Order: sequence, then structure tokens, then C-alpha cells
Amino acid sequence: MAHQVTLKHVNYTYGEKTPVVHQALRDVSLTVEQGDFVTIIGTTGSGKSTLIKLLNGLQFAQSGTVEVLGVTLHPKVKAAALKQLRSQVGMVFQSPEQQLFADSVLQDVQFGPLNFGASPTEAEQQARASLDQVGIPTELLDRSPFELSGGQMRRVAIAGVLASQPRVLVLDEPTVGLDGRGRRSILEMLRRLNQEHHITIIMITHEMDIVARYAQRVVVMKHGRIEQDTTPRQFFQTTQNQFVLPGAVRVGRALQANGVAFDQLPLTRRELVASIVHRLAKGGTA
Ligand SMILES: Nc1ncnc2c1ncn2[C@@H]1O[C@H](COP(=O)(O)OP(=O)(O)OP(=O)(O)O)[C@@H](O)[C@H]1O
Repeated sequence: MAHQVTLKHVNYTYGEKTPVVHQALRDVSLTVEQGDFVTIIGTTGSGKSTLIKLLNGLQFAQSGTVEVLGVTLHPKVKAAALKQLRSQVGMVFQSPEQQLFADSVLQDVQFGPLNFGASPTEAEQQARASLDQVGIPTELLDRSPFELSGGQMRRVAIAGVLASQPRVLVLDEPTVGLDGRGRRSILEMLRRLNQEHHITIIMITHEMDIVARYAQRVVVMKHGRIEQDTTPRQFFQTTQNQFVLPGAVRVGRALQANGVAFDQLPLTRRELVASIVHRLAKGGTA
């Protein structure tokens, strides 16, 4: 099966031929398959946002190739092909609720499908379905989006992207600024979209517990390059002090350092407890 996303030897430079020239991506190659849940991590300025903007043609690489859902993205790509691609690759930027604008929640979410050519009836159906997917109850649909809680607003904004029925969802730190409950509900929703609807998720995050708990893959960026592309377990097993590790990983690694051999490094509290219980049940000392 063809990859959904293929980047080959991509370079991207801001301000070419100006005094403030800055190369943000260096020889980046990456593939993403349908149904992947990929997190992109890396220090500030490492090129994460630049990378995701290439995925639906918000920016074009100066060299190398970018192919997404069979469309090769370069400055001369046809406007119609780009529009079609943008309905299939939904982008959710940081604090997307700041882009809400309509008089009602339903109208706001219908905007995307209408813009991409759906009839008013289809647009309403798709909007209702995606609001349901993100857990917004029907009694809120006629409300102004500005009367909702922060977490609800963010979910409405994500519904606005989902209403165009994308196959790939690209998100830049979707939980920033939310409290614990709002954060968890967004992440569980993304997991459901990924597992039940096979929507590919590509997410920038700075939160290591999101990588540990939700991702199948982690792409680590440094100075515009992909430094690692691996599984969270492999990443957390080997990474050095650069990132703040989740509690369960810290405890797991400390136990390993003290001679406790796990079949696999625990990534979450639940996995940590299960592996300790397993060892105790076998009669060993935890
Ligand atoms: N419009 C721009 N013009 C010039 N330089 C830019 C522009 N946008 C980003 N850069 C530079 O390119 C580099 C990569 O930026 P990018 O936003 O991709 O990093 P990032 O990893 O997403 O960072 P953060 O985690 O802080 O969002 C940075 O050094 C940044 O200063």
C-alpha cells in the first residue's frame, strides 16, 4: 500500500536571499502510513511547525519532494488539487478556538464542508456527525461558540476540521492551556478517531506522557533534522536527560538501573504496576 505521506530529502529555508536567512528543515525524509499515530517532539525552533505546514501545502519545500495522499506538493500544484487535499488533511493549529467566528456552533462547524463544496444538507449532516464524534451534546448546537467552556470550544474547533471528513489530522499541541479533564477528553477523542475511524494522527507535542500513552511512533527533531523516528518504548528506553520523562518511565528506568529486568520498559502507571505485580506473583522481589 502506498504511504499517505512521503517526504524525501526535504529542505526548507525561511528568508532565502535575505540577511535573515534561516534553514528550518535539513534533509528531512519521513513516511506516514494510514492509521499511524505519530507524535513529533523536539526543542523549540527545531522545525516541527515548519514540517507540518508542508503537509497540506501551506508552505512548499525548496528542495526534496513532498507527496501527500498521492498529490505532489510544489508551488505549481493546481489550486483544485490543493483544495481537495486540504479537505483530506485537516490542520488544527494551537488554540484553534481562536478561529471560531459564526453565530452558532452548528454554523461554525458547517463552514468547512460548505467551503469544500458540500450541499447545505450534506454540510449540516457532516457537522452534526463530527460534533457528535467530539462529544458536543445537541443542546449546544444553537449556542454561540463563545458561550462554551475552553475545552468545549476547542472540541468545536476540531469538529470544524473533522466535518470535512479528513483522512489525516495534523495537530499542533492540541491540549495546550486545557485543564486535566479537558486535556484528557481531547486525547481520548483523538485516540477514538484513530482506532475506530482509522484517521491518521500527526501531532506536535511537548508533553512526554502523551507520547508514552497515545503514540505508536515518535519523531524527534533537532536543529531541523529528524534525529530519531522510533517507537515510544524504544525512545524512552534510550533517551538521555533532554526531555522530562513521564513518572512511570522514570521509576521503570530507576528500577532497571538497580538490576530489575522488565520484559519491556513500562510507559504508564498501569504498565508499571502490572509488571511489578507480575514479578511478585512469580515469587521474585519487585
Ligand atoms: N516565518 C518565519 N520567518 C523566519 N524564520 C522562521 C519563520 N518561522 C519559523 N522560523 C524559524 O525556523 C525555525 C523553526 O521554526 P518552527 O516554528 O518550525 O520550530 P518549532 O519546532 O515548531 O518550534 P516551537 O516548538 O517553538 O513551536 C526557528 O528557528 C524559527 O525561528
